[in-house]
Amino acid sequence: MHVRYAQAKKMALLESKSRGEVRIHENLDELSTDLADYIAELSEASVKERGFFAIALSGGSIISLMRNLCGAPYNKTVDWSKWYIFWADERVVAKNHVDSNYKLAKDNLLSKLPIVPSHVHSINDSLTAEEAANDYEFVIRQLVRTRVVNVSEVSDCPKFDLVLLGMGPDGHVASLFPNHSVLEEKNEWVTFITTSPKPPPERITFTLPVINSAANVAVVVTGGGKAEASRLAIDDVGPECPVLPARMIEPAAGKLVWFLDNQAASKLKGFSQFSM
Ligand SMILES: O=C(O)[C@H](O)[C@@H](O)[C@H](O)[C@H](O)COP(=O)(O)O
Repeated sequence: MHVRYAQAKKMALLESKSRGEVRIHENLDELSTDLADYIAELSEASVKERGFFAIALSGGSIISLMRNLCGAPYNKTVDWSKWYIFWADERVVAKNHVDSNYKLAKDNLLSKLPIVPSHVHSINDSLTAEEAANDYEFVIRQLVRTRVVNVSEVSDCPKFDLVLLGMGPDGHVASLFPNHSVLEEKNEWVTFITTSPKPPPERITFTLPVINSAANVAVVVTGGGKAEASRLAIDDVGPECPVLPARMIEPAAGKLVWFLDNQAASKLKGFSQFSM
């Protein structure tokens, strides 16, 4: 892996041909600053190119790490009216339930941004997991038809401008868990599971083909508890590497960027080459 430093942003960059760009930050504040910059830049480019910015969120700490978007300069410089919000995965619970990814994003992020309410595409919480997955796919299909969501040139899939993912210590991303049959789903855009190893058990999730058709995928990973999973997901670990969902993220025609803090990056091969 090639290592270089971006002093202005107080981070180190590792670049790997197959695993994308790895941005390592001194602390969570630096990571949040860089993440907001990155999202705002993608939003600007996407609105300029297509007139829309279709972004898929996840649950977990990623929402609070996006907090800088709520303040200056982004509150003035980002064209929020062109944002369309989706979820890469969602727990099948009521929207006002404490476990809802929608509620997490709404309370901590979306309610503080001037996003058009009809542009926020949360799942229908009155349906079963299977119905909710089908319904969500239908909604996305309508928006692909009108090109609010772009279409992939390399697959029969939507091409989200940005899919934002967290990663669990087991290497799961969205609701794609290790050793789960959900990883085999190749036909659906959105699928469901009722046996999530992490509660709650019922979830809907983008499938791997959809995530890998995105124009940009960012995986945000923090904390020492994820150092080993980060190593397995990013480093060249050879044939003995266990099947890790995060390692299966390989955008076919898009760009993959990892946002790590020092602790999550501590076991990466390139990490020892610099100290921040
Ligand atoms: O649905 C879920 O259970 C969570 O959304 C989960 O997938 C989360 O994104 C990762 O576990 C990373 O979470 P943290 O960044 O909070 O560790």
